[in-house]
Amino acid sequence: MSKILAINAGSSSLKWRLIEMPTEKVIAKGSAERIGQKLGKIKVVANGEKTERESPVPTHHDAVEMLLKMLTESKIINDFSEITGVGHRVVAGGEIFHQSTLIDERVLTQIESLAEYAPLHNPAEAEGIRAFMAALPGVPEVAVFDTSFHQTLPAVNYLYSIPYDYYKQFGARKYGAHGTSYRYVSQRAAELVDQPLADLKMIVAHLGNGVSLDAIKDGQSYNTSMGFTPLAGVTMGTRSGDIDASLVAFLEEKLDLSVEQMTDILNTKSGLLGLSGISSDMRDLLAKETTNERAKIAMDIFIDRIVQYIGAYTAQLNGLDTLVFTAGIGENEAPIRSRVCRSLGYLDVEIDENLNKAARGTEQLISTPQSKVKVLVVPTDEELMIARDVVELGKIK
Ligand SMILES: Nc1ncnc2c1ncn2[C@@H]1O[C@H](COP(=O)(O)OP(=O)(O)O)[C@@H](O)[C@H]1O
Ligand SMILES: CC(=O)OP(=O)(O)O
Ligand SMILES: [Mg+2]
Repeated sequence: MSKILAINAGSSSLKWRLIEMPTEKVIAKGSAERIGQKLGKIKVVANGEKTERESPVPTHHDAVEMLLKMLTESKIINDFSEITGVGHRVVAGGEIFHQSTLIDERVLTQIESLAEYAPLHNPAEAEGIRAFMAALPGVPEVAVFDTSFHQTLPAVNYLYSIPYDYYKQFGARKYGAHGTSYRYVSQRAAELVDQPLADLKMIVAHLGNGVSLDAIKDGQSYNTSMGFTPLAGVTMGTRSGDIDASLVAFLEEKLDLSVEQMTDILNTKSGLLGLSGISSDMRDLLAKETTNERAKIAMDIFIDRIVQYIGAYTAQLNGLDTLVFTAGIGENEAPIRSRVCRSLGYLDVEIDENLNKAARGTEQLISTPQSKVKVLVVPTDEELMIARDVVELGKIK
């Protein structure tokens, strides 16, 4: 038996799980949520006990420090030597990494060099890796890339309509993200509807702080809404999603901003936060939707962009069999799922509101028997996929 620690650094959270392998039994798990927001939350489930406390978590660095301290202090482990392998989610692998890889100093430097490919993620993830390498010297550490699952995108979907040389020279193309989540969720959804994944035309909506959609054809990623970086696609917690590229230069000039400043605004001050002026967190907006006009418009736009992508991907797939909701919002917020599905009547999508309300962080078919499309909630499990890759690459028994 071995103990694998899986670390999943998202843009607003750091989730972790200590998993016994090969049994895949969860020994302990936890998260730091709302990183960078005024009120953070720390959750831990260990030794049969669940604890939750509010505490600001200013940065991912702080979250990693807290985790390292807590693992031994709360007796989840007696000593770091008990951990046999550590896996880290890394969002961008660019043109360098096409699959999960064992980490050494060279790999870590390459992950750091991909900062521009995922500015909210790769730098924080690299920092986390460095902290764990220092705390657990000699333990195999594995990087699991979000972009790996999207290696199957056809050129028609990964190329931008810009001079072809820029792709050849600089790797300027779509890479997508959330691939580890899509890998798990698509397989699990196929099991739940009891059909081979390869036979299903499937769209997965990963609705977290980062939001993206994936069109899955022949069991593989066919198109995905994030782009060169996770800034593209639909409206997110703090990211704009798709906008006219000319607006970037226009606003830079009007506001006398550098390219870096403008990129930062699009990544960290836009999306639900920028539109509402209230919060990037869907829980806060749902609480204010009926009383605050800007919370309402932010949510209307959020829903609308998702509906647009589902329409576009249904066209590309030439039909739709299965629609799956996952991640923080997709797993927990019935009103959002309901609003998305109500806009899909033209596809004969019909959900059972009672089933929809019952699905809160649980696996659930939420469509009616009459619905032409099966609609499911499948909680994502990036950590399990990470742990499996650590065992395989670390040659851990
Ligand atoms: N019960 C819940 N737990 C966590 N997040 C939730 C919950 N309900 C709604 N959400 C929303 O999910 C989003 C965070 O999603 P998550 O997938 O954890 O983010 P990240 O992109 O950091 O991985 C936030 O907008 C939050 O409001
Ligand atoms: C790529 C991305 O946005 O990930 P997350 O949703 O975990 O922040
Ligand atoms: Mg996430």
